[in-house]
Amino acid sequence: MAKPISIQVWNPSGKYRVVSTKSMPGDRWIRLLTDQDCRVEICTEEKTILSVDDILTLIGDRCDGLTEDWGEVLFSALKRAGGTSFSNMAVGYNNVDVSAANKYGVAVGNTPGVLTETTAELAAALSLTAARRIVEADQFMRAGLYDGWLPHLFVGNLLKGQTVGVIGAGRIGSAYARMMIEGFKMNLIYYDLYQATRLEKFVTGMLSSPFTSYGQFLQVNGEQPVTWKRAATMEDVLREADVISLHPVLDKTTYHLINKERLGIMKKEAVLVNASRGPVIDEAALVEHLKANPMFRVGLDVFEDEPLMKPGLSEQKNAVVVPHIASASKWTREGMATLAALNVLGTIKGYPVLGDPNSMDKFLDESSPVPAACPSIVCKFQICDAMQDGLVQTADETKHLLDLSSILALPKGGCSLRQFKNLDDIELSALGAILLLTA
Ligand SMILES: NC(=O)c1ccc[n+]([C@@H]2O[C@H](COP(=O)([O-])OP(=O)(O)OC[C@H]3O[C@@H](n4cnc5c(N)ncnc54)[C@H](O)[C@@H]3O)[C@@H](O)[C@H]2O)c1
Ligand SMILES: O=C(O)[C@H](O)CO
Repeated sequence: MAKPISIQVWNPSGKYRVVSTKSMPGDRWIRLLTDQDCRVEICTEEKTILSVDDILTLIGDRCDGLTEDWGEVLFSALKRAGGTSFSNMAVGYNNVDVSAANKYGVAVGNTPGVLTETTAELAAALSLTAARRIVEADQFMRAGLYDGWLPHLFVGNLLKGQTVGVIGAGRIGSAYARMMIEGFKMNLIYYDLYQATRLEKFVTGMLSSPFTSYGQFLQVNGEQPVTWKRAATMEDVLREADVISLHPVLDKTTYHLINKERLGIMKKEAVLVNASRGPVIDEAALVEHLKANPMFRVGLDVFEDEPLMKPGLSEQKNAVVVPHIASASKWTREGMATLAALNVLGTIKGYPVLGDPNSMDKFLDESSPVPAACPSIVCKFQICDAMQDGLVQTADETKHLLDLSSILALPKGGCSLRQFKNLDDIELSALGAILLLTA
């Protein structure tokens, strides 16, 4: 007999049953569900990570939608309970086996856009904290060791005029790059599979008014304009940058992206920041690199074996470590909860997906009615399936369009694939049946 799980219930007589495996910030997300005749059950178990058995118990024999780590066992259980909808309370969904969800006809939601600035700000904070040895200095003061100003005390790295490197210049990577350029007049080098056109325009822009870019603003004011470069290889970023921040998705191409060899390419006094996913760095190799290079510094929000750190990391003074808090601002976390709830609600109600992954404002503005839509539903088509359905023409186009694709609930009879090069070209379809690229 499975151990009972403690839960808090809202709107007990609701027609739909939505289960959240964690309490989430704010209460707007609850009201949005209960207002639409949902019974909401919130798990109030003390432990942070629930076991599969815990979640199977939570699902029970009737459930319409949910949030948590997910694979074959849980999606099949959700399906058996009549469930059709799941949402991550996160923009990253590497913890979700989307193919398993597809197999059981369960839509998978995520929460893009609402975390962008919050996460980028934490990455910028880690960059500064590591570069200027803030944690070491704080511990020195608290230990009562300060006995007067010294020329060499906690000397760190100046950022102004140096080069900031971004690997993964998507929403968060581009927001971080802008902060470091605007805030510290750093020059940019970035590496991504796709061109970051909006970011490049921000730095240099077109001459359409007195100055439409930050570079021109500086020049007009007699300062050295900042420069930018799209690196041909990741190694170019590692070689040239003084501060490097990692913002790619975690997939098979980015697993251990930063390994022993690539750490060896970086400057001996570089700062490396990771607020993406822990496994993007070979953490055991990083520990050895930190031991051998005391002037090399890291700022880490995520870890390869979360919630654990690799042996030796916590002893390294040239490492700043925080527990996956990059999205932890009140506005962002309440917004993530709202978007996750609206993904689940929208799928249950059969709403189309009208969210632009770069702008969720319409769902987050409490002063206006919530659109009858899902903010962001992700789905990885099997390319052959899409081609069989006549949705796409060639494998190459498919690869580009489907790698980072989100798809909307397709109305009966499927839809014709509209080919978009970037989010500027997206015209949101009233039918909601478009294939949406996330930049
Ligand atoms: N630490 C946190 O709390 C936190 C918060 C938010 C997001 N994240 C992580 O950050 C990731 C990025 O979020 P986002 O909203 O910016 O996503 P995004 O999709 O806008 O950007 C990801 C970028 O990575 C690039 N990319 C993919 N594979 C690559 C590769 N092999 N080499 C170089 N670039 C590659 C993509 O082209 C894209 O531009 C999320 O997937 C998530 O894992 C972490
Ligand atoms: O992917 C994300 O959104 C974060 O890791 C959650 O804070």
